[in-house]
Amino acid sequence: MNPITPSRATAWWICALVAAALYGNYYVYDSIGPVADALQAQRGFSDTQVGLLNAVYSLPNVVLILLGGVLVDRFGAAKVTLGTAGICLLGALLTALSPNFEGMVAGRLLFGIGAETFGISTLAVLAEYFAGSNVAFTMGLALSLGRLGSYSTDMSPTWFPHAYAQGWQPPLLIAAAMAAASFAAAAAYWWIDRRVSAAAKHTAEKQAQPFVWRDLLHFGKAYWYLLILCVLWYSVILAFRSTFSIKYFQHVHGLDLAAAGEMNSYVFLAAVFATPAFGWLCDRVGRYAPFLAFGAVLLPISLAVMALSRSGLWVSTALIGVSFSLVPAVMWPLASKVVAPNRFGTAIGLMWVVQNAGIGGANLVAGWLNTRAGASAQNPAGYNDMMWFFGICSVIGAVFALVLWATAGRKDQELASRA
Ligand SMILES: C[C@H](NC(=O)[C@@H](N)CCCCN)C(=O)O
Repeated sequence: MNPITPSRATAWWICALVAAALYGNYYVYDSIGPVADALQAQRGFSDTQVGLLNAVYSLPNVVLILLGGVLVDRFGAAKVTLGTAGICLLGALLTALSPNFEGMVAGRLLFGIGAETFGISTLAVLAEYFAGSNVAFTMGLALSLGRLGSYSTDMSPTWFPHAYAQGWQPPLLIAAAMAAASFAAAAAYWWIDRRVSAAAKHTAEKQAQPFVWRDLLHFGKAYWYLLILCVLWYSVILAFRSTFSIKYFQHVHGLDLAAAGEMNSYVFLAAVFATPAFGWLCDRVGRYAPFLAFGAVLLPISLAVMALSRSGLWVSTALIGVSFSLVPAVMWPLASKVVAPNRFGTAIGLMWVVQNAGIGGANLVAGWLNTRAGASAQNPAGYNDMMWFFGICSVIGAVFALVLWATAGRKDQELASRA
């Protein structure tokens, strides 16, 4: 990844195309949840089988995503974005058209292999085109379209009732159509990027970079603090919000399923608007680490409010909403500032290897703690151990965010890196 300087209009076109590609990609990522019930009723899938359709997304990436990051540095973001968008499309088609469970698993596996590397390459595109300014704003914008994709999947039963009335397959064909749109946006970006590279005679600079194994772990301290925060923060937020929060709201706070789901979805909806706004703010003031630390500290506070107060669900949801918008809006632009441009892909790949393992591990630990304590509507106190576990992880993550701020994110350091 090398910073490049096309016209502003071209750079904004690239940003729009990358954001559109992410919308389709995140739509497909979340597309199993709304058809889970239909898959069980119509195809006889068990809970474990449905769970596996999502688990196979993460499992290979505990190893493969590092290779993906290296590929981005070696071959450039444009080729990798196009190639992985193609793999995601094949995966989405295989999932929707497979006559049997094994075929669907293969489809989700293929999608997972493509999607995480696609995520890295889209961040690399924006770091490349907006290195001088607006990097946090454009990454925030692209992520906000991604969150809108996730929100759209949750709303798809309301938006496409006829498709859902016909069974499990039409909704997955809609997801495949989203993957096709994502591929088309990636292809348009690749085509523009080729013209930009040719015009700017950057071809030689963007040719394959040799990969040196011994450089793999050679990053500064700031990068490692960021990696630890990434693992702990995403493990808590994704394991809690995507797996256990709805059940927790029902059993501990007495909400019904619809109200619990709605409460959960506000966090994603808030992120659609707040993520680019926070990114814009960071770019304007030229400060990143203090915002990151603030967002990271809000997570344990919101968990404490949620666990300790029976009536504070709105307050804790709002605090998590701010954290969920602020931390990603700052983390990825900051990563692009603390590592060399030609090692950005490898750096994010390494972060996501540990992140994928952390998210998987946090899901297992939280599930085990709930089972061990017999957590249920009749025994809401059984969720206490899980909340302690998430609370401790989020406090450690916040401590590393504060250490990052204190050691590498002071005003003079950040303003110097801006110049
Ligand atoms: C940019 C960041 N993405 C990740 O951390 C991915 N490893 C996992 C994304 C899963 C949903 N597609 C984010 O989305 O904040």
